[in-house]
Amino acid sequence: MLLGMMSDPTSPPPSNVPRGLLIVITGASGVGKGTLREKWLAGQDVFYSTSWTTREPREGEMNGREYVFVTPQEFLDKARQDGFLEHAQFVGNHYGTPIEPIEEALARGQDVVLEIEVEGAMQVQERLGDEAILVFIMPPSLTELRRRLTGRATETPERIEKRLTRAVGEIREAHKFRYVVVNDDLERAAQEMLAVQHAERAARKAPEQWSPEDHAASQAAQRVHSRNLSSADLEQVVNS
Ligand SMILES: Nc1ncnc2c1ncn2[C@@H]1O[C@H](COP(=O)(O)OP(=O)(O)OP(=O)(O)O)[C@@H](O)[C@H]1O
Ligand SMILES: Nc1nc2c(ncn2[C@@H]2O[C@H](COP(=O)(O)O)[C@@H](O)[C@H]2O)c(=O)[nH]1
Repeated sequence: MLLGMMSDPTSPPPSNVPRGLLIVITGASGVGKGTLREKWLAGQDVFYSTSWTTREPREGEMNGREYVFVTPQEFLDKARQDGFLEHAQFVGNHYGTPIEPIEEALARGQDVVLEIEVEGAMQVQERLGDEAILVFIMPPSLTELRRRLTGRATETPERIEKRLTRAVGEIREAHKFRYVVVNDDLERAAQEMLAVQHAERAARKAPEQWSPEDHAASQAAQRVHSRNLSSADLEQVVNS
């Protein structure tokens, strides 16, 4: 059970299905979290959490698909009712992860993926501890991050600057998350995400039951463990 408050005496007893993994990808706006997620999860039956937000829909975005678009009042009402696993403000808008669908998916054995900004990811980490697998997605440089945000052409120049200012602080927090994947080469980054997912599933088994693939994934995941990152590495990204 994710959270004690979700228990319901009328619900059926828990089955023997092993719980899904809860994987949270976080990182600066424009680093490519969404693009990477689509490549990494292609063909997988994973539950992707649709967030609530108070920001205006962009052209082509559909209510209930990219986000549930709500008014500030609706958002605050849900927050007051403890309806979010986490929620945060980001450059003038609220964003939050509804809790119920996540608990349901994990209980039926489905892996769950959240794609959220850094403050919310830290809330998930504090609330769930080791149950949450946190992956920070790192840009190759701040210059490349600016290029991606500008190239996506969804924000005004002023909003791009605000997102970049926030990105500097976010990148400096990268060492607090379990894994750090650099999204320079999309294909390689997607392979690293698959290795993390495979390794975390293997970690639930006794080592003597590991297959050669489990060992290989575990070694690949160790290479992107955050302990391999120095503060000099982080400064290099924000200054480049
Ligand atoms: N490895 C990559 N190399 C080059 N461009 C990339 C790479 N990954 C993503 N991009 C591009 O960067 C831009 C931003 O990507 P994306 O929208 O996926 O970022 P995001 O982190 O999900 O942003 P937000 O947090 O604002 O939702 C897109 O135009 C995308 O095509
Ligand atoms: N803390 C949360 N952050 C979220 C959530 N859903 C999305 N996000 C992140 O917000 C920023 C801005 O998103 P955009 O769609 O306006 O570009 C980005 O980093 C998203 O990943 C959430 O539920 N909680």
